[in-house]
Amino acid sequence: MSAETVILDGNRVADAIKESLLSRVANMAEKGIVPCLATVLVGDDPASATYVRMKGNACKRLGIQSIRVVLPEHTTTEELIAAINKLNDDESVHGILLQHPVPKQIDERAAFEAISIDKDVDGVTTLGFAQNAFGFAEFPSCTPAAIIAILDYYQIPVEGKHAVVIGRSPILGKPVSLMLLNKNATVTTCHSKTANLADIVRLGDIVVAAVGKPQFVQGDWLKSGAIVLDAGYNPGNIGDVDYEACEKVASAITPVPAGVGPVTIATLLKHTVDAAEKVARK
Ligand SMILES: Nc1nc2c(c(=O)[nH]1)N[C@@H](CN(C=O)c1ccc(C(=O)N[C@@H](CCC(=O)O)C(=O)O)cc1)CN2
Repeated sequence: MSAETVILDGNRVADAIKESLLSRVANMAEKGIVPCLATVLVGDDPASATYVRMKGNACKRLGIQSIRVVLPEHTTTEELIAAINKLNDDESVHGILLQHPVPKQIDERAAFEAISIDKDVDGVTTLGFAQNAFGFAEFPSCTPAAIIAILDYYQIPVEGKHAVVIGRSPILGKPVSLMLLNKNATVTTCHSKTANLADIVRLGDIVVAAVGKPQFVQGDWLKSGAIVLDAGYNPGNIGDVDYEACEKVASAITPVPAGVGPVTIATLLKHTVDAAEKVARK
């Protein structure tokens, strides 16, 4: 590790976010309101089951209620939408999270669209995405918002910087590209058809890896001193970045685990509390 490389500690950022929620949850409890997150898990993917369990446990530690809806692998789109509609109609539920990915037979987009905008704490609906694009989303997607929270926490300047985002998924690469653009970065979004990927990544002052391929980003793809944010969550807790090689070149880098992941969960809790407070104000 070069002496100057800052390890961007996601647990520290997550703890700060969760700490800020304690008094807000307590204030609502005095009024008899308990923020409530409903997670919906479809199928048998063990990693997804782990992430949903982690979200439920994080809620519990903060005094947020969580409802876990688990549907079988063979669930149809219609059955999933019916389950989501039930949660939309349940006044005790403030936020709904449909765990991605869902089994192949399901139209994931249609299921995401079924989530009521007031409860879309994961920023997955078209309206939520569009609000994020214009820079006024109440609930931007949690992993992109976590990446921005890490940059903010460590006071890393974004304005005027060249941010290279590798990946264009609807809940990660695209929204984080827009969020960086809204912070006045010059943004290049790369994807599977991008030519000369390494040359483009080398232009990045900030590099966001959101590609879903373990240890994909190589150290010699980076400009010296680049800020590297690894949003990968591959099996075995392996990120999208070759960490050992990249930390030698980067000026700051998120590890996996303990980087973007814990901040994603803290952000989800924050959005759930925001949604509950909004209902309480009505
Ligand atoms: N609807 C959504 N689905 C998915 C999202 C999402 O934001 N919304 N993101 C990913 C996975 N994910 C949350 O669901 C997620 C992955 C990893 C972590 C995390 O904290 N990982 C830990 C290590 C895990 C462990 O100890 O086993 C870490 O990085 O320190 C949080 C959230 C896919 N689906």
